[in-house]
Amino acid sequence: MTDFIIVGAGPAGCVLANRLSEDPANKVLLLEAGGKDWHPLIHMPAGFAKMTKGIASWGWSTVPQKHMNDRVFWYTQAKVLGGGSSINAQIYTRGNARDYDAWEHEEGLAGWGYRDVLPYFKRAEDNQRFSNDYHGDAGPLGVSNPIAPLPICEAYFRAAQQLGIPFNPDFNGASQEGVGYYQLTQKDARRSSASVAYLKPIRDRKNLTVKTGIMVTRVVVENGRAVGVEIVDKPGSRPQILHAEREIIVSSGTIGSPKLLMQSGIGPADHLKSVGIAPVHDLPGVGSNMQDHLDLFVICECTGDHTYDNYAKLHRTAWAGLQYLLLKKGPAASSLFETGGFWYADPTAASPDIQFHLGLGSGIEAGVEKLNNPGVTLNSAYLRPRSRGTVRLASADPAAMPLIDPNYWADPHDKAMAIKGLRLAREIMRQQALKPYVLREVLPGERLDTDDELFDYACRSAKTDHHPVGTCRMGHGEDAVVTPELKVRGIDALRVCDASVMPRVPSSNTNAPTIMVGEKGADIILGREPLPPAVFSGNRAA
Ligand SMILES: Cc1cc2nc3c(=O)[nH]c(=O)nc-3n(C[C@H](O)[C@H](O)[C@H](O)COP(=O)(O)OP(=O)(O)OC[C@H]3O[C@@H](n4cnc5c(N)ncnc54)[C@H](O)[C@@H]3O)c2cc1C
Repeated sequence: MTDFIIVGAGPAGCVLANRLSEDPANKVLLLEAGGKDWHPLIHMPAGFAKMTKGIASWGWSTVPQKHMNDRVFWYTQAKVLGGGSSINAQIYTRGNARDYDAWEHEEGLAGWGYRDVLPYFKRAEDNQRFSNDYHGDAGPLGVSNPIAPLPICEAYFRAAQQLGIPFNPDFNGASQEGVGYYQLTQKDARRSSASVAYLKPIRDRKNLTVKTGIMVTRVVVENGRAVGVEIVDKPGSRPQILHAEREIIVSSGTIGSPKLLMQSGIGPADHLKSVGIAPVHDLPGVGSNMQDHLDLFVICECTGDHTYDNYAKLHRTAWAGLQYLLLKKGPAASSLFETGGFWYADPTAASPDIQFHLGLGSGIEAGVEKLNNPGVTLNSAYLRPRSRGTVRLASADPAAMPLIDPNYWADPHDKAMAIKGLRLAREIMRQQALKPYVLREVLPGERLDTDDELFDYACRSAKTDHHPVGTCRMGHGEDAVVTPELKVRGIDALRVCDASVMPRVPSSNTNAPTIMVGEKGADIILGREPLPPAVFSGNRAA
């Protein structure tokens, strides 16, 4: 009999599958709706450029965004072994220490403060450069510096410094602010997804079964206890029930987890009835509190061949492929967004509230107008949005696309800060240090300058940064979905463990924070003592 069923093999699901099956006495079943991560573009860093266009994803989009001229946003979410960690841009950031201290002190989540979670970030990490108070080098997850940066990246650093933004060699160290190279979830020039890092090395464990192509359609609850899951292995085939002796753990992501709970009758009762689902447990917070980062961008035409755009030409693609296969170097070893930084839209903010991603091409993700020369992109995202959105069901049919509403810019503060961030990105690109590389601004374009013009531009072109969190919020009170121990409130033997439990989005990308949640969640589920809180060398008694 299976002890634990984990639904969803994203970063959190993979970590849990590994950690829970470390003890051979625990029988673990990991179920993933998507396929295996066989596609070569998943493993080659530059393959990311193709990922947001549909490989290994659900093909979802948002509902019209009513505070952004009713625009419908394409909303890539992974459907593959490794989840988002198999298709993301591989940027390894954790956010600011203050983010987790706010979880602890403002959300009341004892045990989730920075000093409590740092040991779990370190336990996950196999850092190829750092081994210190902030970084581990003995974990499963490969974390490395970029292999193929270009001279324009260094010019970007100097440009930022000309504006007073310092260089920072490690955004995950003592200080987050400044510009620099990101570290990446890569090892030996290959993506270190959660599947590669956490599942591949243990594929011979007899007590772990990993099944792909299995869509879980419902958690089965009997007398207030989760006893199993209903699955469909082929569209149209008859559902089967799989039972678990100890627990069901939902790790289906910020969209997938509330969707599955609601399909199971766990969620806001009125909404469930409105789509024809009989409520099993009225839990109003399920699917609420959705937060996401929104990217606005500046695209410039370069003075010459300074980025990777020309590698879209067939003969250069072939050469890049060869270089990668033979030498593990060159453009194909670049994840294209390897440079960036953190700074302030609100100069009085306690920690950076804007994140930059420098893209070594024009419209790597979106497909922008053809330029004569290669282009370069600087994204900026406001990091602590006040707007809150929802995930709801469109119908009782598990195959139906959910209603995803990030509700971008419902709070005008987010819009004001985002436009300030866009102006800052634009300023960086205009600095002297970038003049040898940058010919002209293409987007938004010099002629657009008022806040209204930039708002219209943003409504036309902004995109998700792919960082949704919060829809199964961990916390206290009526609206919380899970307790600080990740237990679904009101149902026994059921937990949620993934990005959806984060009460507030960290001020960064969200893969490393999700892996941390998986690592800490595993100890909680197994009833182990938490790792001792971090003590920094400087604070240690002599
Ligand atoms: C295109 C893209 C780029 C990104 N770039 C970065 C980046 O560079 N750096 C970074 O830190 N973060 C990045 N992120 C965000 C990061 O990858 C996510 O925060 C992270 O993957 C969230 O992990 P998760 O475990 O919560 O869920 P997910 O990664 O969404 O995984 C959930 C898994 O559950 C499966 N599932 C869902 N429902 C069911 C069901 N009913 N039955 C069975 N299986 C189910 C899904 O198929 C999926 O594989 C990016 C995300 C995307 C999509």
